[in-house]
Order: sequence, then structure tokens, then C-alpha cells
Amino acid sequence: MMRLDIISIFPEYFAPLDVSLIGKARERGTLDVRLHQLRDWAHDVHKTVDDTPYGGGPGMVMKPEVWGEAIDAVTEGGTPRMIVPTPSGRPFDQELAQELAGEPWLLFACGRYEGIDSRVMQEYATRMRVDEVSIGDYVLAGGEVAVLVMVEAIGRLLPGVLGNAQSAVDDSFAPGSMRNLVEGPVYTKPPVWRGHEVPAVLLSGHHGNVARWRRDEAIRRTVRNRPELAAALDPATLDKHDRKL
Ligand SMILES: Nc1cc(-c2ccc3cc[nH]c3c2)n[nH]1
Repeated sequence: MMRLDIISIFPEYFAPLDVSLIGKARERGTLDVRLHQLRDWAHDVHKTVDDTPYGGGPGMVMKPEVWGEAIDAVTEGGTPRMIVPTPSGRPFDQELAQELAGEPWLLFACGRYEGIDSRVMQEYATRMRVDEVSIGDYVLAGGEVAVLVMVEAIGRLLPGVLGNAQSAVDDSFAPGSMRNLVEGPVYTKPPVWRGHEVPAVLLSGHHGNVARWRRDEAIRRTVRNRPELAAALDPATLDKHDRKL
């Protein structure tokens, strides 16, 4: 059972975690997701969680005291791995998703405004692993959506969450044979749809040919859409004699 704690001033952002895969994992007892309203630890009448930035500049910064009380309360008696979404963090990728899926307890700290006072991350790094993580090179208004992205990517890797565990093996970017590769196209019935036929090899029943065709398509799509990933592929993969790329 993995435990996920999420601290935010907008816990309602996480209603989607009650549906689909994550919802079922929670029902099944695979995942224990606990949401916390940061303002519960703000004691002034207005439940203030932000203040003006030292050094000036636009916007507001989230106060360290409130975060300190919240994280102490949520983590009392244990040491989770703390993840703080931020545009300036370590890139979140399938490898990090796999790593985090192996953790027994994660604590997500969702910032808003211009972010969280940096001393909060400094303070908790003295007693737990703290990673500042970016889900991409674009700027969101807060960490909540980033946490939804990470929880979905991590949750689907947990045993029993995905209907078919094989799917995770064939994922784009998955370690092993799909490393640095994106997936190729997928098809289902009907065999012809508005004049578009399914590639014949997929109807052939020849599993070896199907596997080769899928790999070729994955490589072709990686070269076209993600040249920087293709550059990291083993050259042998790219110029296999029987591969018409
Ligand atoms: N990858 C990425 C993360 C974020 C992010 C994360 C937290 C906060 C808090 C205030 N603005 C934020 C933005 N934007 N883009």
C-alpha cells in the first residue's frame, strides 16, 4: 500500500483522483491518498498563507510558518519522500515515475502564487528526501495540476492498478526495449474505416512480423517527432539492414 499525502489551498483540484484507475486503486487499498487544506494551519482570522517577497518584485510568496506546521502535522511519526512541483525542478519523466512508484510514502507540496519560501525545502531536506520536480517547460499557476499528472503517471505503474500489467512494459519511454522510443500507432476493428485500411501485417497473425513492424513504427515516429530521443538510440537500432525507415 502506497501512501500519498497532498497539501494544497485547493484540495478540490484532486477530485479527479476519485475516478478511474486511481479511484479503483484507492478502493482496492493499493493507494491511500490523503488531501490536506494548507489553510487549516494558518491561524489568523483570514487564514493567510502568503506575504510579499523579500527583495521586492511582483506577486506573493507562501509563508514558511504555515507550511512548517502543515508538513510537521502530516508527517508526524514518519519520513515520506517530499515532492515539490516547480518550473525550475528536475524534469519528471517515465524513469522518475517508475522510481517514485517504488516509494512507500510520498508527500506532495502544492505551491501557488510565486511559490513556497525556499527555507521550507531547506528545512525538510534535513530529515527527508526533497525533490523539486518540473513536469515540463511551461508555467502553471500552481502545483496542483502537476501533482495530478505525477500521481496518474505513478499510480498506473502500481501493481494491480493497470488492467494489463504488460501495457506498462510497452509504454513509450519505458525502461528496457522502449527506452528512448515513443510508441507506434494502434488500431482496432473495423478493418476498413472510411476507406482507411489497417496495415495488413497486423491482420497477418504473424507475431514476429507484427513485433518488427511495431518497432519500426516506433522508431519512425521517434525520429519524426522526437529527434533528440532518436539521437540517443543505439545506432544499430536505427540502421538495421532490413528496416526501411
Ligand atoms: N512544470 C511546471 C511546474 C509549475 C508550477 C509549479 C508550482 C507553482 C506554484 C506557483 N506557480 C507554479 C508553477 N509550472 N510548470
